[in-house]
Amino acid sequence: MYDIRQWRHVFKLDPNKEISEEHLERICESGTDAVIVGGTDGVTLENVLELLARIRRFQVPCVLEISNLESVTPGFDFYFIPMVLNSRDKKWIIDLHHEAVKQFGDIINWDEIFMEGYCILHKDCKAAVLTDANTELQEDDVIAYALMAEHMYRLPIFYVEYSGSYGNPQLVQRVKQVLKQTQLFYGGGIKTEKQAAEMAQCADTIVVGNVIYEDINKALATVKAVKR
Ligand SMILES: CC(C)=CCC/C(C)=C/CC/C(C)=C/CC/C(C)=C/CC/C(C)=C/CC/C(C)=C/CC/C(C)=C/COP(=O)(O)OP(=O)(O)O
Ligand SMILES: O=P(O)(O)OC[C@@H](O)CO
Ligand SMILES: [Mg+2]
Repeated sequence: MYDIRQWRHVFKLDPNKEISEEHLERICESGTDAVIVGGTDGVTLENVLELLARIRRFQVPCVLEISNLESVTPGFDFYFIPMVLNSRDKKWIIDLHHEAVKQFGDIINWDEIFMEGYCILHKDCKAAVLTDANTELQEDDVIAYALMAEHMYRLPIFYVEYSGSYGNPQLVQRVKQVLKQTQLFYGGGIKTEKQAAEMAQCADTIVVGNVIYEDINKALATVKAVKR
């Protein structure tokens, strides 16, 4: 399914983590809508290429979520480009993007690119620390970022990120209520069917990451919870 607006469930695979052939096959054949390759640290051209080649044995759509310039790799179906709206450092909002477009501008297929407006809310997650995100936000701050994403920047995706910790479904629901065009992704701490079903009721698309490496059966159960 190559229309990202239809995606309800995606897995995020970290190129910096080991996954066996058996587990990778189960993830790719799980019925999930897509696999995103992405992580905060240790992402290299080598480990991204290797994971892409392994995922390409299956039919699932495959996205690279770009976390650094060194690991931009051809051959993905789509490229998701994070901009961290609540970063205190404009490097993570515009500067790296400017540098990347200077470097790749003439070969970018713009139809394959989707900008993600991230709002990172778990203060201890790696992405929050790296980007110096201001995670001390009230509900109205998050809603304001969502409205900016949709109406000022016209971003295709607004991503509520709690990586490593399960977030607040009421907050995600409120964000959903204000978004009309921009697709709402939720990711962070989903480990059970119940959590997957709950967040899938609030967001357009849920992202399941770390539990893949902790308990493959629990990870796979999140697909069923959403697709039921
Ligand atoms: C040659 C070729 C194929 C060209 C293609 C053209 C193309 C796509 C060019 C790129 C254009 C472009 C504008 C690129 C942007 C470059 C860039 C570096 C942008 C900055 C991205 C950014 C803000 C990164 C910060 C970190 C972040 C938000 C990462 C997202 C992933 C994330 C939150 C992971 C969760 O963390 P995790 O690692 O899982 O944490 P734990 O280990 O704690 O779980
Ligand atoms: O790894 P978890 O906590 O499942 O979060 C998923 C994703 O939002 C990370 O960017
Ligand atoms: Mg992770």
